[in-house]
Amino acid sequence: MNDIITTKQLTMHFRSCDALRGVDLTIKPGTVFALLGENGAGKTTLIRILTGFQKPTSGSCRVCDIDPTSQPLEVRCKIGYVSDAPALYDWMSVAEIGWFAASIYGGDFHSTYLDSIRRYELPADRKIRHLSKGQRAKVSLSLAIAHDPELLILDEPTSGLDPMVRRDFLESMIDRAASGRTVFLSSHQISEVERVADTIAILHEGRLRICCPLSELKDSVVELTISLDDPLVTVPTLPDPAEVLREETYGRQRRVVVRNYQSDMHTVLTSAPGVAGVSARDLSLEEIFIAYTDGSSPSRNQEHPAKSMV
Ligand SMILES: Nc1ncnc2c1ncn2[C@@H]1O[C@H](COP(=O)(O)OP(=O)(O)OP(=O)(O)O)[C@@H](O)[C@H]1O
Repeated sequence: MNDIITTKQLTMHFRSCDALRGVDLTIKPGTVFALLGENGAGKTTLIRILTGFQKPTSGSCRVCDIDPTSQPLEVRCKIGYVSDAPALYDWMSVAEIGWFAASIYGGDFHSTYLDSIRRYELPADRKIRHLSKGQRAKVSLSLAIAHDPELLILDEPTSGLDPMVRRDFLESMIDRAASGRTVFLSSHQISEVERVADTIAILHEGRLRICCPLSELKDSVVELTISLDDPLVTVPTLPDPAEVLREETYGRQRRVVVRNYQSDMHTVLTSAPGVAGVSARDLSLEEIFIAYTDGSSPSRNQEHPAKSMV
């Protein structure tokens, strides 16, 4: 089956900043994909390009086999999309906005929408402008999923939802993926994402730092605690394919977050002069995210004398 989203060297240059810098991304159908990134990382910009609301400065992309740059309306008919600030017609009621959208999509849209607003216990005759933030979020979600899109793109989908609704909603995303549809989530709620996503991408300052299955990411990153006889001891450089993501020194302890750490490297480290011991621990997704996005990330495969890391 074709990838549901592909981007090639996607770049977005605004006057004051580079929001995206050569993003290459592929997303397989039938997955819950989560895009993580700090404030200003470029997540919304990427979503706006994928949904045809923004033209990239350079590079290309395809969404559901359509180029959103040249066919924005076709893409938007095919996908479901909830932005981080959904724009709804305030003067319509919850029921009216459903009829309105159903007139565009047809099919089972209206009955599915009604089921959804009933499930969310939304007041059908209340005007959108009189709804709470969470109720508006539920209307947006109901509209986005009512035509059963093969791709659902959600920018901060659970903001404004109470914990019970968040949990049910996220679990329903797993069901969607199990039925072959794709869910693209952009979120700051890393612990929530960790429960539902099968693929994770981390965007940092407009660059895609990593994109891989969550289980692979968690299995491949560890934090080493290296105990040194002296803080000035030089720790051997880890060879390829190791990638040092972050390191900190606390007196005679060096903490190094590393991807693709292997057993032969462990032997080299533990037998290095001045190294008293090395222990490794697994990290949560949140800790991995911090390692990838923290400004102190060292460049790959450098010699790391302690004095340079304090
Ligand atoms: N229309 C615009 N004109 C100029 N700069 C913009 C524009 N849109 C976004 N930017 C800048 O591009 C960068 C990326 O913004 P974007 O909204 O994509 O980040 P984000 O990852 O979604 O952040 P957040 O998590 O805070 O929503 C930011 O520095 C932002 O100021």
